[in-house]
Amino acid sequence: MQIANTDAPIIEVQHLYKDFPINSNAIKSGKMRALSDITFNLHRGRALAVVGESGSGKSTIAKIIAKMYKLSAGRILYRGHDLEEFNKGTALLDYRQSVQMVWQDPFGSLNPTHTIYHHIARPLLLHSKVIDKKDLPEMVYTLLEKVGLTPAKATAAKYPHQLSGGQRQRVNIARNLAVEAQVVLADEPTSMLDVSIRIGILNLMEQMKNELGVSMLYITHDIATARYVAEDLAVMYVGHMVEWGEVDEILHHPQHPYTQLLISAVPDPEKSIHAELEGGRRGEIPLWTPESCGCPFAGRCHQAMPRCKESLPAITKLADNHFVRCYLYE
Ligand SMILES: Nc1ncnc2c1ncn2[C@@H]1O[C@H](COP(=O)(O)OP(=O)(O)OP(=O)(O)O)[C@@H](O)[C@H]1O
Repeated sequence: MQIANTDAPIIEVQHLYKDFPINSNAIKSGKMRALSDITFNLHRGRALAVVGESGSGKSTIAKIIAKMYKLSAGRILYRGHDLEEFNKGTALLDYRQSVQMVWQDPFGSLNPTHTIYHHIARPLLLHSKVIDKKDLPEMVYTLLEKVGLTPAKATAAKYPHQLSGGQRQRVNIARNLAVEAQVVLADEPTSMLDVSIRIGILNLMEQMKNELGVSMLYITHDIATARYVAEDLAVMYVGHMVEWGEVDEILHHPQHPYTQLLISAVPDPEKSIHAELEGGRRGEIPLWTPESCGCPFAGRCHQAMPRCKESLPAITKLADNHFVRCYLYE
């Protein structure tokens, strides 16, 4: 993805593919293709929102960047170096420190047997952020204050179950701050939180990005929240980027029929889209395989033409920072 930014990208994702094995006699290769030709850059102090329905491949992108999954084809660069260079020893430790994830379930990533103090102190020690150990308590309390967990000393003494969901997500963000993360991969960070506290977490992420220059991948199925956090937006459908570019441009002038459907379904994109599916007005979400061809949205698209089912449309540049893959614009 081309982003109007002069800084060199921190992360470059180039023509990324990911296949998963499946047990099916009906499918020649026995593989499903979770990601097809994904390309984008992440820049310092800038966020890219990746939006799409469940199963569109959003989390798989984050997990590959976080080195939890191996890619099937393509390349990812971190500060100009191939991810393969960060496979062991201090290189891997440094990469894991710099590239952090924030998960959907804020409880899942906290250890119920340890205090909040432990959760913040541990990464500080592990990544040698503490020169003199007597400074450790103050460093922990400062981080807790930074993420709005006050009074810090009392919060530090608590266990994860004694905090609310929003507070637990703040602890996770404090851990990212502790290790001075350069890249944060936030996978639906607010979807398990009450609506009333979501905005606080989004604001905190915005602050990390603006004040510390963190580069962010913000994964969500809710296109409406993209503009709270992100400058750039990629709309995914069945493992493909169908439209991408500057967030406001896409939200105001959505061009791909799938993006238009997502925006029309706000405030509850998943529910409304599935209601349309159940109403039988649109085809099923396809299982994509390496043998599949055409536009993945063709079966659900009101404007589909015969060629949409035959080959994938090329990328069309609509504006400086607005791209689409759709025959309507070729
Ligand atoms: N470890 C795995 N093994 C096999 N298939 C997988 C694995 N992880 C993901 N998939 C498949 O890859 C596709 C993309 O999944 P992914 O979790 O990336 O989608 P998503 O857009 O993040 O969905 P959600 O919003 O539900 O998290 C899905 O069809 C999923 O079933």
